[in-house]
Amino acid sequence: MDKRQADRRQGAPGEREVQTRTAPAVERAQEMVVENLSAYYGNFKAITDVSMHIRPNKITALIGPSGCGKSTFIRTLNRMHEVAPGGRIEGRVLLDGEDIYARDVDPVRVRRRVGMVFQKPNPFPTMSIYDNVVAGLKLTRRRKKSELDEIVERTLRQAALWDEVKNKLSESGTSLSGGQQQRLCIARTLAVEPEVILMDEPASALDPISTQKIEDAMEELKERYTVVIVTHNMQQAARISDYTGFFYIENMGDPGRLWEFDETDKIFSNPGRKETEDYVTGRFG
Ligand SMILES: Nc1ncnc2c1ncn2[C@@H]1O[C@H](COP(=O)(O)OP(=O)(O)OP(=O)(O)O)[C@@H](O)[C@H]1O
Repeated sequence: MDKRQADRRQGAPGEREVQTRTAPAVERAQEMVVENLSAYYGNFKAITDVSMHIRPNKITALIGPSGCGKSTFIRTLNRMHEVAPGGRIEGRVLLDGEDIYARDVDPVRVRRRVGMVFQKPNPFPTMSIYDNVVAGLKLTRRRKKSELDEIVERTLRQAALWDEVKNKLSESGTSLSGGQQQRLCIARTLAVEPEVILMDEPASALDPISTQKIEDAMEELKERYTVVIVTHNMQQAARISDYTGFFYIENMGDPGRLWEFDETDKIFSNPGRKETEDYVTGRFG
């Protein structure tokens, strides 16, 4: 751990204590295992035969040229893919050993366990910052105000937004900057206590300072969650992720494949396949 990470982990004086006090008692991160997954839109096969082991408490980055199926793949991990017209899969996706596509599994429950943050921040426009964070919780059971207050503070801290909004929690979520809105959406995702967090290009619409804050938040998140991120930003993948999957289409018209999957250091310093090397060194894509 370098000094920057150590400082960040330790937090400001007093802050560490609050984080620990308000943290949920259980460790929630779970592994996901993907076996021979193919995904379709109607008759069109977008990805084929993807197998991947997504480790708990790690950040897994998905990279590759446009159209090779990264977004399609990440959406299969919480059954969002089937919401698209004609969206269906073959293969298996296991969350903590349980097939999320088994017939008796409720997709709504899967999406609570595997939360998703989208490319474009999408806070609920008529709601305050506070209500945005707890929006998903209200659907489950009634909670005391003190309990909600604690969840709001904890998740906003984990999303690296608390200090910027703690004095204006009743203001509209849309009054925030784009980068703050994205961190608000991360807090909203965390509030329902998922086990895995999926992020589809969460920083692509943001300026470098906001991007840095999202990356800082992600470092914190992997302490508690399993994180999967799609990114076009090679430096970002190299900086923040532990494992990297490179998706690629060999011939036009073919479905996308997981071309190479390995520890991020290996993918960026000594990849096993030429196409991976060409991509990470910026020779194409
Ligand atoms: N809703 C949809 N209906 C039909 N085809 C789709 C749909 N969404 C994506 N596709 C197709 O599936 C393939 C994979 O698209 P996908 O968005 O997963 O790729 P990607 O790697 O995430 O691309 P990008 O980096 O540009 O976001 C593409 O050929 C795309 O046109």
